[in-house]
Amino acid sequence: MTDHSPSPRAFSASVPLRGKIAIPGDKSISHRALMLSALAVGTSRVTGLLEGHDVLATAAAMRAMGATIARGDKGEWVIDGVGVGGLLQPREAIEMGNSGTSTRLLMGLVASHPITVTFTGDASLSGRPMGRVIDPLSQMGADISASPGGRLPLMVRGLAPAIPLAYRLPMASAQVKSAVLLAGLNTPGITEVIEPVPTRDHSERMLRGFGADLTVETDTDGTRHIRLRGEAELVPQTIVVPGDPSSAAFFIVAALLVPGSDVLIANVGLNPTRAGLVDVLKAMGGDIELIDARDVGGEPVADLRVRHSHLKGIAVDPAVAPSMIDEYPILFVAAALAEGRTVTTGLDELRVKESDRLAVMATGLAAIGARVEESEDGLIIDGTGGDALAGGATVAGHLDHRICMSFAIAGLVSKAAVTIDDMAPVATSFPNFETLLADLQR
Ligand SMILES: O=C(O)C1=C[C@@H](OP(=O)(O)O)[C@@H](O)[C@H](O)C1
Ligand SMILES: C=C(OP(=O)(O)O)C(=O)O
Repeated sequence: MTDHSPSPRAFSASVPLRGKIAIPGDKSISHRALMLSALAVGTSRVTGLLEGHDVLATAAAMRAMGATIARGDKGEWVIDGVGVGGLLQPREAIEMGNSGTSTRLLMGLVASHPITVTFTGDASLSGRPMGRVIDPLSQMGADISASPGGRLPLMVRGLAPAIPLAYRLPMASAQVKSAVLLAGLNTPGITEVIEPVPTRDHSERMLRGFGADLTVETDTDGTRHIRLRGEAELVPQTIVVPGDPSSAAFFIVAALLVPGSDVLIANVGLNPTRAGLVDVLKAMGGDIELIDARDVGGEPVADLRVRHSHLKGIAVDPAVAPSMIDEYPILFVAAALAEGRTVTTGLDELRVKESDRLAVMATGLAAIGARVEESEDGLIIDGTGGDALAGGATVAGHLDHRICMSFAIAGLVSKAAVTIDDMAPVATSFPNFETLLADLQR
């Protein structure tokens, strides 16, 4: 979020949530659809694109580097690509707003093109570590000068041809994996990412869909070797973007927590590398039914029927973390109303998102009466067993959409209203969040 006047909002005890809603497009897939379409030779078409600020920042960046991107009246996006190797020198710095995915993936693209790009961002993004992509991209030959601590603003001077790399991911990050693979598109030879812990695989799926020569080999211990042959030629595609499970998460938990609720959430992406929350909530006793499981644009999708449930606390296996990494803030809200103790571990990555999501959730939950303890890499929460939280506090959203939406849902199950100091960040990933909530309260 760039400079804006804050939009505080209060959320209070809700009537039962009922009815059917459709979730907007997946943010991760939307970013990749725009980037790969902009690199194909010819015209691609994308429907269901998430029209949130983060994705619009990606669209603006690809335009600044030469792609033609237009939205048709029926919500179909039409993209004329420049071809791999064809990105143009943008005239000015590229403003990435709040979006870590845009920044890190685009740094990868620029790294192997003969252009120099300065990336800027809002206060939240400017505090996030970029060293994790600077390291491999520098090894491929890009010259990157960053602000202290490897932060934005930073400048990437690409090298073409770049040097192919075999890179073992030091942390479970789909953004780092994707940055290296995208740099590999315009790099002659094989670029390899070695992934000890699987993360979301939308880049791999979509690169293959666009005709790239990409293979995945899995060792007996589960380590994945992703190999991409450059220089790639991408063929334009027609893409249907499924609904975002990370957005659906807020309404799944809301329906489980608000007594009397019975909600149908249509078109939810359930790629196994993203579906961890549904499994964890089911293990806690959540009544979540998958209806009409199908395939949309190469991604598994289903409608979810979710009914109010008595949740029980559990110890969440840290191995599932990458498959629900953005869903922990709302899981913590579910845990605050479950019966007994929920223990989460292995969540160091949550400290480097739009905010330090462990610290911010612990502080906010305590302020509205939850019993929560912060450890180095997780939260320990003793739930109410279904009773409403006290509420009655103002919580800081810290320019973090997921924090804002999590506390909005907490407000629905609190005795006194929960006020979020600024809901504006929600527009980065879920512009119609409040409209859909109102639809379910009618
Ligand atoms: O690749 C992606 O689209 C994303 C990867 C994840 O980040 P990390 O790679 O930092 O884990 C996730 O938190 C983010 O919302 C989107
Ligand atoms: C971490 C997130 O996004 P990004 O890294 O793209 O800012 C998120 O959406 O929760």
